[in-house]
Amino acid sequence: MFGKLTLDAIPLEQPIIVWTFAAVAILGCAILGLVSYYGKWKYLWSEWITSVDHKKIGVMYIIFALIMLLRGFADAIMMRLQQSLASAGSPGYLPPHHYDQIFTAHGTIMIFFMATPFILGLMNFVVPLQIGARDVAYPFLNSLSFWLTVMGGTLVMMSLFVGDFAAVGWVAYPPLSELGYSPTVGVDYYIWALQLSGLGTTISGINFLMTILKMRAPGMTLMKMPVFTWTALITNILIVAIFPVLTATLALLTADRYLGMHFFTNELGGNAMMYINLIWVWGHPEVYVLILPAFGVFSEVVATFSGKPLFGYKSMVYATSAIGVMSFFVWLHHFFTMGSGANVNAFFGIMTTLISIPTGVKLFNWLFTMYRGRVRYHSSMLWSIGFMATFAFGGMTGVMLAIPGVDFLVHNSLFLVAHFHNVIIGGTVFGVLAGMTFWFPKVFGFALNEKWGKIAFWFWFSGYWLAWTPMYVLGFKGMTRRLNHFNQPDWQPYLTVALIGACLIAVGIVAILIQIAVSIRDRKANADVTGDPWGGRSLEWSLPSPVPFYNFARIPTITSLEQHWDDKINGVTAPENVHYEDIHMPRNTATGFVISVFALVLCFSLVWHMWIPAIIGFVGAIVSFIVRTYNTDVDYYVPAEEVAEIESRHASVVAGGQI
Ligand code: HEA
Ligand code: HEM
Ligand SMILES: [Cu+2]
Repeated sequence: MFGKLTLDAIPLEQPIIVWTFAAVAILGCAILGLVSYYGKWKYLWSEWITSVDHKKIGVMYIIFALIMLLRGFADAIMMRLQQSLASAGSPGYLPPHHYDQIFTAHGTIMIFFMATPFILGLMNFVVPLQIGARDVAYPFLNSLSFWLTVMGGTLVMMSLFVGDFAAVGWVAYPPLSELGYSPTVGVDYYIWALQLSGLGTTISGINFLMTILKMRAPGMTLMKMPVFTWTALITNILIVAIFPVLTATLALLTADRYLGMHFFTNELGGNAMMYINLIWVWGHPEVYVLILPAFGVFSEVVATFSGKPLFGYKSMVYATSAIGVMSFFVWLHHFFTMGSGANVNAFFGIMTTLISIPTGVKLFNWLFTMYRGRVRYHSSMLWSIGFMATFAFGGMTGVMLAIPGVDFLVHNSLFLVAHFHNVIIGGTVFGVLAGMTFWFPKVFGFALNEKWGKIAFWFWFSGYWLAWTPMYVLGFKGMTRRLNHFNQPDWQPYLTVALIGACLIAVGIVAILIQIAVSIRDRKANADVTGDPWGGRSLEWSLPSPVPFYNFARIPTITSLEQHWDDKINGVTAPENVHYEDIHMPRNTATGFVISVFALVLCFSLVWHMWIPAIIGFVGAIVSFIVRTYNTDVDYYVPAEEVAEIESRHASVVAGGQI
């Protein structure tokens, strides 16, 4: 019944984990207690957990991503501390096996459970509003995607307290990830957590592809779509193309580990290089999944806060598409050193460097948008300008790595680690934080506190440079990645500076939490009454803040690229005595949540080889799905009178200038 699971799986001998468990348990009990005390269970269940509203799902994705950022960052600071202690013969405070799990968990969590969900959350909230839709194409699947992702994250969190996590790096190369070298359940946790979230992301990709292609308001041709939606479109094409590859690759690794197959071992005709090719066929485009929507956010923010239309809309669209296409032809730059030969390396090296052209086009477009604009230094604009400076640097170091000869010297060194943190923190993280600040009033009806926003930015920005510039130097000095301890005293000062930088980032993270708390406290003073607090240009700013649950009382007809802006300039106002019609809406359902819980049971059981619970989880998930297909009560109509009432209430609020 319990397979490999015994009481020994709980790492009681490791005080750090026991203390963490105690802290998580206390925090968990406190949250559960508070929800019960305020009698909010029903509200949570019916308004959030079972919700199929894309806006609420977007908010939940972002809350989940912020929580996982805390976990991922806790891992990061532990690594920074270890490396700054463990030199000149000192072993530091983390044993190697524990340290290996930490960098694997950090990379996995940050990519799969922080950055990707944050991006998906923003797309969820913004895309339907920008294209004039009432929801996504498949609202129920949207809820399923979200909960599958959460369950994947839950599985990683469970591995902290029951068993161990993978100690093989975030891309789990064989033969190290094969049973022979990783006999514990760590890699199995990794596999099943990624399968859950990968499935969620694939479904979400299909959903958004369909939404953008099929649900745009009348008149909104592809070339009239806002740039954020364009980046979302290309991103979702990438997702649909690559995530099945990840699923298949992990399935093959599973076959090796569970069924004794030899896909990736040297015995019986297997080949580890096949895994490495496959994982990067997924992995390289994945980094563009993380950056393209951030580019979309910057485009919206820079245009809005420069008070000008985006410079070079068309070139922005072509550049995004070009990056999307090119991202499929560069994966081999992750293993130039693994013997492909000079010609193959040259091809992939050249393809990689070519990506800097469309990226450069984008960067100059943002600069030209700001040029002679009336730039307002709102905190979302600070994140954007900080991004331009930081990302240009990180992109350039990427181009250095793209030259095979150079890569032979710095591959798998801290130079590489500095490159990708440079583009991921300076690009993706700054991007999602800019997006969160920008669209926050649209979500909640009040703006985020500016003072704390600016404090957060400056700590993140300076912390970033302090934490990662020394890494470039260390890379050149020959320090490799994933080192638990070392005997090279002259590396020590750099690592101390890096630790200070990470501490500044910690302050930046705390500042964001304070910013959210202060803004909630001052929500009346910061209320956004008009629905258009920044002088926005795209369709979502024509709606009230917070957006009514049906989004658009009447679906707009689009005649120009910046319809909302043009309407404002031309003095077009909402007609009086509009005729509303009943609105067709999807009904909330618990099925997405229930299926995901069964899927979690299934995957946890598979990790521990507990076959009976695994069968229960599997059958439960399938049966829930089948039951759902028999449910015909999946939608309802909002009566026209109710719509009229909600809209007139909003109109009087705008006229009165208060809530
Ligand atoms: C958000 C994520 C992200 C982004 C956007 C990028 C962008 C780029 N990356 Fe990076 N990369 C990663 C995340 C990312 N990368 C990760 C996670 C890894 C490591 C994984 C691991 O091993 O664990 C990695 C590893 C990695 C390698 C492998 C190195 C090795 O293993 O040894 C290489 C090699 O070519 C590379 C290159 C590039 C290039 C050329 C770009 C380009 O897209 C950058 C283009 C941008 C610019 C160049 C700046 C702006 C342009 C201008 C101002 C115009 C003028 C410039 C020129 C003409 C040069 N990256
Ligand atoms: C916020 C501050 C961050 C700090 C201080 C930090 C720190 C670190 C450190 C110390 C390592 C190990 C380096 C080594 O191999 O020696 C690492 C690895 C890594 N980080 Fe971060 N990180 C941060 C944010 C992020 C973010 C936001 C992401 C992605 C979205 C990310 C993704 C990764 C990945 C993929 C690895 C590689 C893991 C591996 O080697 O398998 N990090 N980070
Ligand atoms: Cu790459």
